[in-house]
Amino acid sequence: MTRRIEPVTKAVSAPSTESIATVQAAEVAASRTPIWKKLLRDPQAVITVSILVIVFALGVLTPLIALHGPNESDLSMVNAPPGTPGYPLGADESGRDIFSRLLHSINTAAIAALIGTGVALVVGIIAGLIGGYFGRVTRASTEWIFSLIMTFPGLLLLIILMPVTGGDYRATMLIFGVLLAPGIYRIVRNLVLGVKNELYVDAARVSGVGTLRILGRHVLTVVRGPIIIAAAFMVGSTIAVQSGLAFLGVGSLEVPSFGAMISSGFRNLYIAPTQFLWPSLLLGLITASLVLLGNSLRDAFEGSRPKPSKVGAGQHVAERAEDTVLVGADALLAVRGLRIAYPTPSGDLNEVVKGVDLEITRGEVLGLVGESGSGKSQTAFATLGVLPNEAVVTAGSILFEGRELIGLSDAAMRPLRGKEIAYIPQEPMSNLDPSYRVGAQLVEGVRAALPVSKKEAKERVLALLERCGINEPARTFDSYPHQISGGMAQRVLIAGAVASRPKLLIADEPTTALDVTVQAEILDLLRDLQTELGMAVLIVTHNFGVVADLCDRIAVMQQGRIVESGTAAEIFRAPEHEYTKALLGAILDEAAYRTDPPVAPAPEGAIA
Ligand SMILES: Nc1ncnc2c1ncn2[C@@H]1O[C@H](COP(=O)(O)OP(=O)(O)OP(=O)(O)O)[C@@H](O)[C@H]1O
Repeated sequence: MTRRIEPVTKAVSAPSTESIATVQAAEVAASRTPIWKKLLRDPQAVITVSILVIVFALGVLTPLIALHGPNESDLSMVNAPPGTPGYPLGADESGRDIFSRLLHSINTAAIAALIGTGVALVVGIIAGLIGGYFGRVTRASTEWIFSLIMTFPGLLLLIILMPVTGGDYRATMLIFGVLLAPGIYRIVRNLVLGVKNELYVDAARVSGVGTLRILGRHVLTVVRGPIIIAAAFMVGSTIAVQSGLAFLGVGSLEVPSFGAMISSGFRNLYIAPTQFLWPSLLLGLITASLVLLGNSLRDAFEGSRPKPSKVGAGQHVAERAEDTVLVGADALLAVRGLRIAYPTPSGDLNEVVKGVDLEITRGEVLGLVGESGSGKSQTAFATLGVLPNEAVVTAGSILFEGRELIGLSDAAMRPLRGKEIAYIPQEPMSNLDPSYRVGAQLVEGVRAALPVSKKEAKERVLALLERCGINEPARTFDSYPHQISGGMAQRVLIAGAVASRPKLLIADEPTTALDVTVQAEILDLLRDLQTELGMAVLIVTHNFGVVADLCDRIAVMQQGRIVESGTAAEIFRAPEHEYTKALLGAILDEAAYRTDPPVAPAPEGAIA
């Protein structure tokens, strides 16, 4: 196996997680395109925004442009045709200037939209945040109130309430806003429920951040996109409803609006058809622009996300590296050009594994070393076919005994997983079901992998537990997970993993959760089992100490890439990549210890 060193892309003076996190954050930030830039690139968004800006600007400029008042009537101009001097679009049945009334109708529509959508947003967002974030009683109460509101027959209610509103369209739109609020409430509540148990929200909570700040900063940012999209559609429907009510005659006849104009034009359809045309065209233009803008906003916020896929989920892979790269004849596992990405809230893909190449021959122990977040576990999970649903394998190939794992269905992957490829997790305790005895879980695993009877499986498990250093196998077999220590739990899982004599064992940080003495015993056990069974092992770790006397070869991973690989001796003796040197430099020097005398505790009340 030849040694490979990637060019040094970044000088690392010390393996600080902070510096790496900063670089990753910068990468994520770079991959996020601001929403306004995405909208600028979308012709549909540009055209619809331009139309809406022009139309509503005309509304604002009405006092300067309009030649007549909206209700100013001149009986000599009744049904005047378009082009009549002073009446560019003609006059209606009462001799009122249609152009001027159209301009004023734009303002009526804008005010109706502001009130209706504003009320819906304020009520819906506040109630959604409260209902989603706080306890069950609060949620049940808000749920009940909004379900009740949804049972009201909207339009009918607005007509019935006309005596209450006095026909003022602003009061009507206020009520309509409340009727629209459940839609916003449900969006916000569902998003808040999804986000409130995220670890970063917990972290903010335990670090003493107030509820209002958490809601404003962590939660509201998540719901922002869907709310903006919903608001665009809501503005359109508010304008349409206000016009509809005016068409039906609900509201003051004094107020110029598209609905009232369409109604008047409708009555005059056979005498002067253009009277009907102008308000219908403008109303259609505004509502269609709002709907199309809503669609563009949805695309910009949610992006056209590629379908999440993973090994064992039949995903499409853009490049097939095995077509171009030859795999060693004795390679048990060959990972080629593997790329894994996750969708970001802005809809882009954030690549976390960026073209990884790995090869493990039969019986070989490979250490995959790198700092937290470098993509080690993602590479291991892809091999096991257990990437999270949202993960996207954008390119690459994973060949196991020459068989492509990428694209395999879950059913096709199952016989390999646990039998040919076994796994030892980082946290043994969380991988054992607390409701079942240890023995029952191991027997189930053995019988899933091998065609043996329950009795044979139990005998095999007991022998394996003993082989894995458990003193009283029968007692451990009958124990529940909480009755055994972390070290024993890891031995139990190792016993389960090797029960089927796998060809490849993937151990993801197998000793991280254990104390130092137990760590050493577990590593000894892994080494012995590897020699005995002749299986290949992929050890994923951030600790060079772990791989020191266990691995034949080492691959060093940084920010999603393998930056250096070679035999263990080569890497330890002469690391060439800056990052490898930095990681090696971080191993605790056992010869170094503090020699300065302990400092006496400061007297009480003294300020340090
Ligand atoms: N479900 C997920 N959604 C988005 N990003 C994820 C997800 N899971 C992992 N990542 C990202 O993938 C990157 C690589 O994660 P991975 O778990 O492979 O790191 P690692 O090197 O194994 O580190 P650790 O030892 O801390 O797990 C990280 O930046 C992580 O934030």
